[in-house]
Amino acid sequence: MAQRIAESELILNSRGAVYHLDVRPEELATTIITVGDPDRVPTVSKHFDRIEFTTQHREFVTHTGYLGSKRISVVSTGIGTDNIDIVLNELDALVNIDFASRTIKDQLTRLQIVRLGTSGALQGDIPVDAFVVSSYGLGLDNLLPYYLFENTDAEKLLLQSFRGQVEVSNGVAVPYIISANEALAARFKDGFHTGITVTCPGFYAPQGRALRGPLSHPHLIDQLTQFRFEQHRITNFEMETSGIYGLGRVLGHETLSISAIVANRIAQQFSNDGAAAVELLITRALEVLAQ
Ligand SMILES: O=P(O)(O)O[C@H]1O[C@H](CO)[C@@H](O)[C@H]1O
Ligand SMILES: O=c1cc[nH]c(=O)[nH]1
Repeated sequence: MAQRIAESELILNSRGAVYHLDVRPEELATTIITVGDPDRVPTVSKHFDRIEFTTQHREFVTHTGYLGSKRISVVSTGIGTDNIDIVLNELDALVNIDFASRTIKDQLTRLQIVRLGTSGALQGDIPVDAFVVSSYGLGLDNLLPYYLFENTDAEKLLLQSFRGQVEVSNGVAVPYIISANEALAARFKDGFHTGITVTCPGFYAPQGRALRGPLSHPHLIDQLTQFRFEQHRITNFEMETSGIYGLGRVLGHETLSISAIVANRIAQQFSNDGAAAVELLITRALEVLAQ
């Protein structure tokens, strides 16, 4: 008999919704857009032809609706891969665990999860307001090492090369790498840069920003910018992609992360209108996803 998942492990609230997201299975679409900023959820769903469900619990806002005949949910994750751990596990539970019997379903559902976020560019030729599709998520954040997962041979070679070229002290991070879903990435080519995205466990020192706190890794940005392996280079960094790709691998979902570049760390520029860049990214991404 299938193993029952205890009340302490899969937590459901009084309306039978999953603990943090406050969403019930029938309220979620299988195509999901994740955004970091809760205020970005209506910026996406305003393009829907019909919105059938909205909710908010903490930083997790969910809107589900239709774009033409395509049912889409947009979910805010907040910042960081600790939140991605919550969101990806709860999205997966919503489709792959039977809430009544608290058992894993025999037939698993593969979600399509696309992050539309913001990011800092690490190459001089990727200007602010450009869009980057993450070919790989390279995690310096330590979420995925808590899970059992398998790397492809290509990922192992990339990671080995990264370890040789970028110094991350022992005890600071255990770098890991997971690729995007290739079929999903192939749909976003025209007008999009592509490259490895590094996911950091913070916005300041973990992304080489020194305001008042001194940096333990002052060469991080240079080393990330200069990294090369075969045709690969690191294009940008942000705070969620590796967790999304990693848990997508662990749980069997198709994942893709696309960023609007709001900062260029080489040119030391910040976008004059990041909101407009994000708005344009949303419009372009919805055009593709609606097809
Ligand atoms: O704009 P979002 O999607 O939140 O993404 C980026 O912006 C936040 C930092 O400002 C981090 O979450 C980072 O990943
Ligand atoms: O530089 C940036 C810009 C957006 N988000 C990040 O995480 N870093």
